[in-house]
Amino acid sequence: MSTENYSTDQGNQIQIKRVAVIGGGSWATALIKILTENGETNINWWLRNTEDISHIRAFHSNPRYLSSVKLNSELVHPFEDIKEAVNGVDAILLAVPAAFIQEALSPLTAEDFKDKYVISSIKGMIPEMNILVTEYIETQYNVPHKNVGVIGGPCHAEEVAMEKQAYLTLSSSNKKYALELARIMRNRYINTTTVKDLYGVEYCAVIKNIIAISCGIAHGLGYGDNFQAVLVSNSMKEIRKFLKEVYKVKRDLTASAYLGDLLVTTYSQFSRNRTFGNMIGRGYSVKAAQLEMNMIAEGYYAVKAIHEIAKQHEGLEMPITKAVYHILYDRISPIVEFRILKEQLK
Ligand SMILES: NC(=O)C1=CN([C@@H]2O[C@H](COP(=O)(O)OP(=O)(O)OC[C@H]3O[C@@H](n4cnc5c(N)ncnc54)[C@H](OP(=O)(O)O)[C@@H]3O)[C@@H](O)[C@H]2O)C=CC1
Ligand SMILES: O=C(CO)COP(=O)(O)O
Repeated sequence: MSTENYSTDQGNQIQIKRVAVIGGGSWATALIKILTENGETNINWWLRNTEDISHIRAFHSNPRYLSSVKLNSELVHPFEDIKEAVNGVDAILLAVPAAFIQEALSPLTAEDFKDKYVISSIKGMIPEMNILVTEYIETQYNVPHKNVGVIGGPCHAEEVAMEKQAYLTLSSSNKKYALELARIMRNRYINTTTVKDLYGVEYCAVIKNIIAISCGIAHGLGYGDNFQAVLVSNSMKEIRKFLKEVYKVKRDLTASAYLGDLLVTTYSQFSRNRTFGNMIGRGYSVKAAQLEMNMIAEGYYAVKAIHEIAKQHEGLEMPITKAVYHILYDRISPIVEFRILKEQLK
């Protein structure tokens, strides 16, 4: 299987006109802004917080996440009931952190997903099961692989709110579906591209969050930019080894969906994973860092899953992932772990 981009000359018969967005956080809000810029895509928006729903109905903005974003009231319809929200839509877009997606979707059955497309914008793993979100959707809700897609690429919600130029990568094994997603998400400030490597894009997005935590820890411990550059270069090798072992297809890891996403998350002031790591490096406990952050750092959950998957593959060494795991789950001092890690970097 190769992962070169789909060409745009394919006849495009799939039409996504109504999307159910599941999740009420910053990425859900940013994606709704992107999807409604074309003035055509209708959104059924499910959020769990009923006070937020009332606020959105009255003031057309999300009170707790990206509150500066003005929502198009003609296209955006908030729902309290998730079953009603997915009723009659063409596609279901998932934007709840992976640790909570099973609970969020629990009222739904395979029937609710029948004949619908699914898009995951989640950059995390299903805890305990240690599987990707799209694998979970395929097996739990009988959604055919060809009906599943992911949104990848370096793109922080905060910069979408400011309409700063960004690039998204839409990935699906179904080229017509990927192209339709790319079409409905493209606008004045969002450029879109497509690749076939669905699971590869998803795995890479998961691992880069772990790397961003390691960069935050390094910064919190007082390491400088020279060290971080080496940490990030070494992390590319770690990602390459993991993907070669777990999901081997031809791919260009220097593309935006892989290297670009790694770079933005390890360097951006907006990265939740880096911010979380920085607090850990400065001596916060995991609980204290999570409480202080108003948002979720997916890498905290992902590191356990990736570390456990790596252990099942003989010879698959992932020193950065291992160090972050030891710090977050075994409570080994970051100073000690980084002393060991720095000897393993080249
Ligand atoms: N933010 C970004 O720039 C980007 C984020 N992503 C990915 O998008 C996904 C969502 O992240 P993001 O929106 O940023 O996260 P946030 O931390 O901004 O928001 C999390 C949202 O999930 C909701 N939530 C928490 N627990 C549950 C639950 N049990 N059931 C239903 N909803 C729940 C929260 O609700 P409440 O507020 O009521 O607690 C909140 O609305 C993550 O996988 C992230 O990696 C991907 C690319 C960019
Ligand atoms: O994936 C992201 C940007 O592409 C968001 O990363 P953070 O969750 O670390 O903010």
